[in-house]
Amino acid sequence: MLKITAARVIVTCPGRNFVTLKIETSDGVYGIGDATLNGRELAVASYLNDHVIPCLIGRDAHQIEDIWQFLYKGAYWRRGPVTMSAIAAVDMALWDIKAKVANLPLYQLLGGACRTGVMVYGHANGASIEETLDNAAVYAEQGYKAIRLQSGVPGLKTVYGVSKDRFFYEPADADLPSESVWSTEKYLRSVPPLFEAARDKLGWDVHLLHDVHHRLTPIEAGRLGKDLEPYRPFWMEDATPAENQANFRLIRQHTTTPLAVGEIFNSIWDCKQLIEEQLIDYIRATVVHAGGITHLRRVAAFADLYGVRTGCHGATDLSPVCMAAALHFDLSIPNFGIQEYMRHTPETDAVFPHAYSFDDGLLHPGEAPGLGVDIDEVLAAKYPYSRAYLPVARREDGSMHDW
Ligand SMILES: O=C(O)[C@@H](O)[C@@H](O)[C@H](O)[C@H](O)CO
Ligand SMILES: [Mg+2]
Repeated sequence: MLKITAARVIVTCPGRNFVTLKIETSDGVYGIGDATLNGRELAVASYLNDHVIPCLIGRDAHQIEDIWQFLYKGAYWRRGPVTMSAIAAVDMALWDIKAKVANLPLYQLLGGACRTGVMVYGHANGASIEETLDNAAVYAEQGYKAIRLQSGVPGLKTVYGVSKDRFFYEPADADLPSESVWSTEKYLRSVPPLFEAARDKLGWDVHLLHDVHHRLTPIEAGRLGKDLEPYRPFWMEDATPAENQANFRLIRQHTTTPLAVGEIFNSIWDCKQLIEEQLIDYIRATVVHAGGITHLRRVAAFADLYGVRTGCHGATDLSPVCMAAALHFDLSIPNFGIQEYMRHTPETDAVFPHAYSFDDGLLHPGEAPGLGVDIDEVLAAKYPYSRAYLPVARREDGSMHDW
């Protein structure tokens, strides 16, 4: 038995907030897990500190599945982003420990590598089509095989996903939610010309992606998908809110543009119908928000039965710990599709030294035992938590919009 002797939550803000769980064991091996829930970080820290850690002490760190089931079923209150992010952090830390004890990089315990590397997509954005495509060209030069395109919308002051910085992009932008104005009509007019210009400038050998950020109704999404078909996008992401999974039937009826959804999902139940009815092509659930490696493997195995591939969320609010876990997962599953990769700032990378590396459009988790990522606690302590919220969107008449 490898006894869990201690566990603690580390909150740090090297440019943005991250919550990390560290679990220690009787023979000195420790593991870490990401528990960051953007804009709601301290809720997960409290769930871990007040309700999960007391139940972990004394348990066998090797019993990953049993501990997962205990935390999921034992709480009585199931699912939800706070609970599932907390369980995910425990799960990641325990896999880290198991792989360190085995002296193997985690992907070896998950069945070994199915591919040489993990294809990632980067974010190109800009205020205008021209600026967006100039930035996209830089990604293409760096070897990226896939690029997400988001551009400013004529007539709208700001658009979510279009950053002020060229390469670093921060979703949580203020200590109280900032508000932006949204117009579906203006947006829908702006995307097809972006993709038309992109194919002219970048050619057809690079995958192009787009994130709608849940802002359309199903029929509007069907129309956008259809308008984009001539430019062969790799996917249209989060086309409409997905609480009602049947919404995607309507989109499917109208377009062959591949559909991706799921960055806010936290369990297999959020995507069961979407997958079973083959209403989507890519599932974007992540290690940190969907119950860890143990649960995400279950989602992926289920998706594989229906020809649905993975496309894990990988924005900057998912820490390098989650990114490392995602890469071991991506490398080892048969139905991997693509991995989102927004680079972290040098401050973040210094707090989380890691073995993963980028080469010619592919990321690789590296060969270090475990997840291959650590936390420098001394450095982390220099960056205290700083409250930050995601923005909200209102329509031109002032009413709240989905985002
Ligand atoms: O696809 C994406 O990366 C976005 O949707 C994210 O920026 C997302 O909004 C943030 O990660 C939310 O925390
Ligand atoms: Mg997204």
